Amino acid sequence: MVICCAAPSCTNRQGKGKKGDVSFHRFPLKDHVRLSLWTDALQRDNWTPGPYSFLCSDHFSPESFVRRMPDQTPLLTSNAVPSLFKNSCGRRKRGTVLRVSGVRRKKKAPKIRPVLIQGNNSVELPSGNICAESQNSIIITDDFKDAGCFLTHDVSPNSSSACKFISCLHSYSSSAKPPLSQNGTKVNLFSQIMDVIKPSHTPTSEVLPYATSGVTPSDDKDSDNSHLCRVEFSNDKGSQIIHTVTAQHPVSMEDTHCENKESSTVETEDPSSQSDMQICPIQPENYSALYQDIHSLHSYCFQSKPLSGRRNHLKKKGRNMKDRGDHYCCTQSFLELQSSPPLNPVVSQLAWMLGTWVSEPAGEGQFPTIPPFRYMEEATITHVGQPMLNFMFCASNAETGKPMHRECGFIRIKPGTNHVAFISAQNTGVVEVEEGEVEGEQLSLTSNSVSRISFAKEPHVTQISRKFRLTPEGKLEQTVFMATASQSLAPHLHVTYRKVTS
Ligand code: HEM
Repeated sequence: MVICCAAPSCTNRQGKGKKGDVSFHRFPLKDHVRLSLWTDALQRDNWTPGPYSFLCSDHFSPESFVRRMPDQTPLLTSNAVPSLFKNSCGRRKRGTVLRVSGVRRKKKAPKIRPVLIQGNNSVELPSGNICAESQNSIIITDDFKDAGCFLTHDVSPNSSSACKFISCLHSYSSSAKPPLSQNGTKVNLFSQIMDVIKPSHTPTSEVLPYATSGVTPSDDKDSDNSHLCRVEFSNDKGSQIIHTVTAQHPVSMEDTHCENKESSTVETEDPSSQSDMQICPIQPENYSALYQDIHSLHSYCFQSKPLSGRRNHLKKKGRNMKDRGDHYCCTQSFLELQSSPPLNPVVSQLAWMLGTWVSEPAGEGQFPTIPPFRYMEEATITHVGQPMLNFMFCASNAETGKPMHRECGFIRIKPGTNHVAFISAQNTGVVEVEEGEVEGEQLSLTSNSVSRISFAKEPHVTQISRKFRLTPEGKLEQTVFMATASQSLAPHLHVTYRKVTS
């Protein structure tokens, strides 16, 4: 089965384009509230999603994804709702083909011819403008009464990949290199467009734009249209693709510059006042973290193989090995993906720990000998039906996203007791065993063995004590104390995680 994106405007499918550009996500069929939000956002008539319906990552804002390590598959947050869609005027029907001499050929995208108009005046644009990939130019007119529609994310009919969108988001990060400012042509073009779009507004660097999509003029007929502009792409067949942009609030050139066209089409009106808009606000809180977040999204572009694809691949791999009479090696991922075996009753007392958990808020670190720090962490605790849990904790710098401490291992329980062993290997070169007891939804552990590689960094940790607890709000909490060769037992970590898997 080829996995296709169910969005009407989207032609993304598995295997198309650069591997990993796009990831595909199943509809939340079991979560009726969220499912209806998804289908509402999709606006697909007479269509109901099924177990094999997918939406691609192009339709989700960066905030919809769980912050993960570059080598991990993209994961939507438990409340993610798609918000990025081309509007109807940019829609291409999926699978449109032409039959030429009995041979099925893909319809060639019409060549886009540049045009730019403002009211009665036209603004001359250089070729190869905002979106370097297409030869588009733009028509901007202040006549909003003509048919048209709003579009912000994807002005270019050719531009649909997650990568381009993610790159474009860098324009919102103060630490990103301003691509337009390095290219006179683009700046000039952008200035022209912005001059047209916001004739009565002074640029300010404090206001970040809201990116929106999917609003038609009729949705907005009561609003002040004085600064609404229309962006048109004419193709060589004479037909036009029309996008309308608005700029009712100040928009900073600095803030909106962009490699792609999205920057030129900026909706800055208070999003809450426009119910029909699908809005993805970008907060100016922490630019450098924002930059990292945006940048880390590119990791999703290398993880396109959807679960079912991997599952088939792994199944096939297992079958081949069996057929050849090889030792049948069941990798953890193979077993996890092949089926969901029931939790082994031996570890049922630890079931509350299972899931993928993401630190929220950021974890806090300290020790008498080091300055306090904040960190993000993803904790994945799984099982494959064996009498143990498998865990993987991946920490990263809360500001930069840079990977930091990692540990993985197993949590075992002495059958018939509440005696638990926690076996951990850490990227610092430490291997340790902690033991303790699970009582209700709390697990307290103390190390009985700590060892390390010969060249581990000093000071060496000599003792580790930690506690896991499920809070009344359903969050997982981890507290770690440690002692080193030079310091007695003292708090090192405290973190609370939100569960991101159901
Ligand atoms: C059980 C797991 C961990 C152990 C045993 C451990 C152990 C240690 C030790 C022995 C030190 C040196 C302290 C000193 O210089 O006196 C240290 C420092 C530090 N740890 Fe951890 N740590 C653990 C988990 C983490 C985690 C999850 C993070 C999160 C990012 C983290 C971040 C740091 C930082 C930032 C420092 C100070 C800078 C450095 O020495 O690298 N540690 N840790």
